[in-house]
Amino acid sequence: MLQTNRLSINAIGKIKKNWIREGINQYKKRMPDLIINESKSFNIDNIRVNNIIICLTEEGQSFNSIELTSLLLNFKNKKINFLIGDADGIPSDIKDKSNLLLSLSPLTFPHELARLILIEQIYRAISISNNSPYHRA
Ligand SMILES: C[S@@+](CC[C@H](N)C(=O)[O-])C[C@H]1O[C@@H](n2cnc3c(N)ncnc32)[C@H](O)[C@@H]1O
Repeated sequence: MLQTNRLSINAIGKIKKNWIREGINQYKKRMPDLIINESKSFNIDNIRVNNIIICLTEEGQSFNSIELTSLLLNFKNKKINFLIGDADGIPSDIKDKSNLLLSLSPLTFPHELARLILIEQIYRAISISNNSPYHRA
């Protein structure tokens, strides 16, 4: 089973649009243990030890939601950190050190919208791993 306390979203920049913040809060309420870190830059060394780093970029690999759930489950008991960049994207040295580059679509989204889509997909992955009806609705 995929546990939310093993997952974190690490983002550069704050959410300024209220409608996006409301959407994110809806999913955060359903996953209170999910950690969301906002900072001005990434310090990968703080989160890398024994942890999985997944960098969100439109140039990454794409998966359907069931494939993404299996991939996350395959990381077993490790902590999984999703990284979302700002307008300049994620620095290439961090992408080089990551375990996976993940694309949500070949389209480019603003970072705030990427965060909302990611948190929904995390909730979907948790629901798929719990066999709860959310994914089938
Ligand atoms: C406006 S985008 C930056 C685009 C920039 N050209 C780049 O090279 O990443 C801001 C952030 O949102 C995330 N993002 C935007 N679209 C995405 C997508 N289709 N798949 C995955 N992440 C995406 C990425 O983390 C990106 O760093």
